[in-house]
Amino acid sequence: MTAKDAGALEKAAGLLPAGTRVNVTFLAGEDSALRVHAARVIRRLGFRAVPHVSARRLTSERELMRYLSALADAGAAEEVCVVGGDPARPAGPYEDAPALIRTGLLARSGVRQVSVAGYPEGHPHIPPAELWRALEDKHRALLEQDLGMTVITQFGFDAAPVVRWLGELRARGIRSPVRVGVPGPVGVKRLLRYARRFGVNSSAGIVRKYGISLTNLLATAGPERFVERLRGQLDPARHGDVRLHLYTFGDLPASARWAHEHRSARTP
Ligand SMILES: NC(=O)C1=CN([C@@H]2O[C@H](COP(=O)(O)OP(=O)(O)OC[C@H]3O[C@@H](n4cnc5c(N)ncnc54)[C@H](O)[C@@H]3O)[C@@H](O)[C@H]2O)C=CC1
Ligand SMILES: Nc1nc(=O)c2c([nH]1)NC[C@@H]1CN(c3ccc(C(=O)N[C@@H](CCC(=O)O)C(=O)O)cc3)CN21
Repeated sequence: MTAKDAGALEKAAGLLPAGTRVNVTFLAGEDSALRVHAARVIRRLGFRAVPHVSARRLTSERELMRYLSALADAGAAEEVCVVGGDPARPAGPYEDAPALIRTGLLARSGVRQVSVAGYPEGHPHIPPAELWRALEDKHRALLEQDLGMTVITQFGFDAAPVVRWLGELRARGIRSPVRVGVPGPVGVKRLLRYARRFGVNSSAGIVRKYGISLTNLLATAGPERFVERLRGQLDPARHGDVRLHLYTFGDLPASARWAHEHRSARTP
């Protein structure tokens, strides 16, 4: 969710089990006070807040420390998600997520668990070898600081690359839990707009398989087919702890309803 979605979360809270992790974005044009407020609401409702920190969007160490201490005051600093950030140039001292993690400032502010991004289909501007190196750096640095790591993946429309990527992740010795990012049900037009913006493969054949009809852009598309295929190809012994992360993309109630309706009896 974004910080603006706190009210929507309050209304949808009954659909989600206690302890559900709820991530709060760190995008351009947002207000940190509002992000902290959202984290507070998440905690009050009995969920676990996972506020994001975008390395390149931070203008100073002071900004980071203020944000982390405000989160700690809200009881929401235990778990954060650190991403690089889309700006072409860092706005301040942190070049990328590994650099921010290496400062050690997270652990000192009470953080215990850090989510980082994973890219089963690669990234439009970052070569795969660089993505793997960064992921291994982050894994090593977090381990050294005795912090837990979770990987949240970029969303996509094809389950096959996710399964292959999970195989490679485990082959590289990374056993951290993975939350496979999927969009909650949203309008097809909006979904394709986000895919284009983030460089997510949305070729006609692949989106059709996902359940999108390009002749009906007014329709809504959810991740059920993707999730079914993923489930069918996962081997817990080989792929480890794998769950879902829903990107709400402006319609939190739809994601909450989807989670409520599709939650399997097996996963708490
Ligand atoms: N999956 C997701 O939820 C999200 C993905 N992203 C974007 O994906 C990109 C990579 O993020 P992380 O995996 O956290 O990277 P990272 O910070 O761990 O860095 C991975 C590698 O890519 C380089 N890098 C990072 N940001 C870059 C950028 N904007 N342009 C060019 N090179 C960059 C780094 O120097 C490093 O070598 C960022 O632009 C990030 O904002 C952002 C937010 C969410
Ligand atoms: N490269 C990259 N950069 C990102 O910023 C990014 C990704 N990838 N992958 C997915 C995540 C999730 N992101 C988002 C983006 C927007 C909303 C959102 O709710 N946005 C709007 C409303 C929706 C609309 O009208 O388009 C908002 O209220 O700000 C949520 C998650 C951004 N993310």
